[in-house]
Amino acid sequence: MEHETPNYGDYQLEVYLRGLTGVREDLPFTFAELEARAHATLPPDIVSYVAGGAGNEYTQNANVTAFDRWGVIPRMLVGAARRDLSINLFGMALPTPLLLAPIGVIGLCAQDGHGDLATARAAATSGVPMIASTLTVDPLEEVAAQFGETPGFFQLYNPKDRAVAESFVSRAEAAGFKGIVVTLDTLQLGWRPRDLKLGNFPQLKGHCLANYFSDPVFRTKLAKPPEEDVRAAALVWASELSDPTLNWNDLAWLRSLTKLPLLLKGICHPEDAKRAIDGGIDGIYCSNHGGRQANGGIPAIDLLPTVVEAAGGAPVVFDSGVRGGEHIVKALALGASAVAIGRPYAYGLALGGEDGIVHVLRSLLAEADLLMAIDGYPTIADLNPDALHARA
Ligand SMILES: Cc1cc2nc3c(=O)[nH]c(=O)nc-3n(C[C@H](O)[C@H](O)[C@H](O)COP(=O)(O)O)c2cc1C
Ligand SMILES: CCCCCCC(=O)C(=O)O
Repeated sequence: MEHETPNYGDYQLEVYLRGLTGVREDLPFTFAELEARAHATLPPDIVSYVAGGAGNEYTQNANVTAFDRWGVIPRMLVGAARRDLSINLFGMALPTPLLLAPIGVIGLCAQDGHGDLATARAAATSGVPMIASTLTVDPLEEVAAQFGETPGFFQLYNPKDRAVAESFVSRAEAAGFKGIVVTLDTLQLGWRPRDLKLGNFPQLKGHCLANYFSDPVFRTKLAKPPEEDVRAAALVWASELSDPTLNWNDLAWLRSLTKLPLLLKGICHPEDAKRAIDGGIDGIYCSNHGGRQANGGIPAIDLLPTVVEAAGGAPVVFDSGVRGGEHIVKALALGASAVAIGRPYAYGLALGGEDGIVHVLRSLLAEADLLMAIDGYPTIADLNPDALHARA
């Protein structure tokens, strides 16, 4: 069988031979080191914003440790010398099962403040699609212009004014985004003690909301343009960003926003997944927002299998707690069609800009690929719940 994708595990040899291959020596190989070094590099308010979760961060931490309940069962002599990590998502051939989760104002993790553009360039280099947040620092058109051949997705926070939502989606379509993700778990901001302690939420300063402020329909709501009164514009943004009354009766309207593949993010209950698919939504994004929104919840990975079953074959993207290659393999085995990476790439950006993100992605893919090689699961189709052993 011809395999078109490379063995991502080959990054291991490139790293060992870094004197010859030019791989950067200053970038870490574990999430623990990545996080510690990024926290030492970033300003305290950005650390608090990126690292923080809701409440005492029980759910945020459990998202990660819940993966330990599962072990990949090794199979021998199955012929796993070559692996194929490619997937097809909504008719798009992608070289890997990874996506870059939407991270609002991730631009601020880059030294020049334009980390959205660096992320989009990393997406182009690695073939891993970026899901650009509504809250990119740079206008979505400038972000999309960096994607090259890699498709991009646009994530919508549904504003109170439907005309603003329609404006964002039509701008995203015109800019060439290939799918729309509507986030449902953030109709209101969660209780985030780290940010509360610092009295800090970066968006409220307004200087990082250029995408929002570039929207022609949003601008009609402002007494003065943001260039003249950024603080007042940020307060209008805060009161308009999200419509907390959004409900299932609005599903038909959400569907009418676009003919592009449409996903709902934040779905963790099988009945919600079924209702969405029955209502014409194309895909489910199973996530608890990395534990940033509701504390005390169940780890997202524990809810993935029933969501996949209820989705009835529609694609299910998963995120929350993915920190290593083993987590990617386990999420795929539990039925995810694609796995999105959140905080790890924000930290890669902080440490190494575009190179840092590419390094994080290549490391995660190498670890996943080598696990599939060593444990005898050469393709994603080979990964299913039978590949996993659940500890009691
Ligand atoms: C700093 C930060 C900002 C985020 N901003 C958004 C956003 O704008 N839109 C969105 O849908 N999700 C947002 N998320 C949630 C991520 O898309 C994703 O669900 C989460 O990061 C996954 O958890 P993990 O980072 O612990 O793996 C954000 C997450 C972080 C860490
Ligand atoms: C009212 C919603 C603000 C969300 C800001 C970005 C985000 O999603 C986050 O987790 O932070």
